[in-house]
Amino acid sequence: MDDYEEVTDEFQGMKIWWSSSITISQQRSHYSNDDGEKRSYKLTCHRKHKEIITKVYLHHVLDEGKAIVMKSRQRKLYTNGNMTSWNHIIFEHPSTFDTLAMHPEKKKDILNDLMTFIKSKDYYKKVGKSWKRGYLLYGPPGTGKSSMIAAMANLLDYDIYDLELTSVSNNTDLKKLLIGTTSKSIIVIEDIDCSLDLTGPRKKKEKKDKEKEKEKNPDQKKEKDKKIKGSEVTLSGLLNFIDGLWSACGSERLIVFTTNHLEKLDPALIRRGRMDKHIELSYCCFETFKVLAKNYLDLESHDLFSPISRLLEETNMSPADVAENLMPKSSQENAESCLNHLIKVLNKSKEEARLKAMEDSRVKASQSESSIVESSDEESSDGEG
Ligand SMILES: Nc1ncnc2c1ncn2[C@@H]1O[C@H](COP(=O)(O)OP(=O)(O)OP(=O)(O)O)[C@@H](O)[C@H]1O
Repeated sequence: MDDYEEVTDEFQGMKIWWSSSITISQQRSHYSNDDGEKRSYKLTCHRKHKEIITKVYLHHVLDEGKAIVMKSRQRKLYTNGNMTSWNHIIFEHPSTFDTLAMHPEKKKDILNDLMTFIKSKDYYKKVGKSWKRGYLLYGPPGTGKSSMIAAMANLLDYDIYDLELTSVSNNTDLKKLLIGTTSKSIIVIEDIDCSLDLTGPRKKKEKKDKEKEKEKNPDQKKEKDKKIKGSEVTLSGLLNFIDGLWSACGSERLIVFTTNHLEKLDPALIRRGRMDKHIELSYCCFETFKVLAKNYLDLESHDLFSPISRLLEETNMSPADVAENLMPKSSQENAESCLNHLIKVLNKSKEEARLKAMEDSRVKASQSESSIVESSDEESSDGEG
């Protein structure tokens, strides 16, 4: 409201009159920048509405005010720069649920889940749960996990805390960082399988498998170990944060883990209650393609959609790759040439997959042949003895 302005409001059928005024104090402080101006707002209503106005309407006005401030503020993307503090930049990512390519039913389900969450403050209080929700996003690279996190933040007007666990020395520093986060935010731990040494009971059981993996893939394993080595954050430290500390400080927050390898995660970490909703983002299907074609080429239908639909069923291509191939690369390209280009790339990828499958089965056959030879050699040498 401007100074000396009068405004009429309506609430549940009641009329309310607001007026603003300024008084200037004669006794100004020499020690502050206070210019002595005091703004006040006067509310007038019918006497019979006094109770509902003071008990309900004023809370409503304060909540609306906070929501307007949240909407108009600039949102922030925080990263854990040094051990225990956050650096931030302005968060400006264009991804929204409209631009996100995925099956419409799945998208609707996620949107409903998020909208239900933000309206459920009283419900969470009633059932004695802290107002937070965990999401696990999993799927191959380039399927839209990061894009979905940005779309969530844009939808809810939340800040993002991008927590790089490998830069956190230990559980105490993790706690400090988490206490420094604010409400109305999303805490993101990307590639959780590469960020944490999963010291759960499963580890022992899987030790053998891991040793085998090490033998098969020594370079990859060494690189992952080197990254994790600098950090002493443990699985139990992280679980404590999700269950204990996390529950006790702040509210209205989402925590999102992403992974390309769901099978590598300890079940304790992703059980419901911790990660409430598991969302799979997968290779591009026809429904996903239609959203990308609309976004990138402004096309809702085309004769070439039908061969593309067939090819997408026969190949595994990520939405990131499909999007890249749909994008015009010069001013001479039009929608049809982009679709033709995508068809060419899909055919190529299908052929490569066919050749790889043939090579794999050839290797497998020769391996099983040599193991048969080995065992028959052993049998014959046993016989000799
Ligand atoms: N489902 C999608 N909808 C819209 N755009 C997508 C989608 N998936 C990928 N893209 C495009 O591909 C780019 C890379 O996608 P994104 O980073 O979201 O994938 P990701 O699953 O997080 O990958 P990674 O596992 O490698 O981190 C995005 O900037 C976006 O342009």
